[in-house]
Amino acid sequence: MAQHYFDPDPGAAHRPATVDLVLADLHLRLDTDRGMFSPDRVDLGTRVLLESVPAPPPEGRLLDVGCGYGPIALAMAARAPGARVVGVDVNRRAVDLARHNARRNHLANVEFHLVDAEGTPAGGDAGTAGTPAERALAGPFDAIWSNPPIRIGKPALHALLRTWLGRLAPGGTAHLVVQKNLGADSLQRWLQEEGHPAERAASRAGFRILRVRRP
Ligand SMILES: C[S@@+](CC[C@H](N)C(=O)[O-])C[C@H]1O[C@@H](n2cnc3c(N)ncnc32)[C@H](O)[C@@H]1O
Repeated sequence: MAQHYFDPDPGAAHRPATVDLVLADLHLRLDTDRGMFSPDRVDLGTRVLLESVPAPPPEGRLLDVGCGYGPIALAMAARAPGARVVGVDVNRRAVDLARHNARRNHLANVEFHLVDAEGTPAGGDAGTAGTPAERALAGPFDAIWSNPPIRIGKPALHALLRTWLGRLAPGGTAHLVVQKNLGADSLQRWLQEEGHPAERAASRAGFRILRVRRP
């Protein structure tokens, strides 16, 4: 059966690697593995996002949807040491590595959670009401940064965005990076139709950065 980077339990044989995320203001070393998104280098779209977004609210509650091995959430945590950052993903191997990468880079203001497609805790936290994981995931979030999983298909992507954009705090802002030829403009139109005011904040190297503000 074909393996996808968004499988909950990737069966791919392990191939540990280390990648560097080097930006003007930070340098993180990140361990990766097969069975997750972009394990051989930090994805170009992720770089474009991190080079384009304004600084996160310094003491905010921040979210990375589809965190993979953690580059976006960890960059948020490094840029806003007073903030509390949450990263979520459906891929167990990726979430385990994101937790490891937080320790590796001495970032204590970030936590990673395995979730299901409905945005509720999965794995060890599943089905337990009122857990710290449930509280962490409930938001509301002052900022969301995401390189969302376009390849899961439109219905699943729309459900994911409805769930997590619904947890944006009043006045909060989301920045999403989407490849132009993977439907960035039609996603922007869909967001507007859904009542999420979305604008193009940047466009570079074939990627759009969509900004959604919650009034
Ligand atoms: C394009 S990748 C980005 C990964 C990482 N943020 C990065 O920049 O390298 C999208 C991620 O979304 C995850 N994903 C897929 N469906 C999801 C869902 N319903 N909820 C949360 N994450 C999901 C995938 O497992 C994958 O790690």
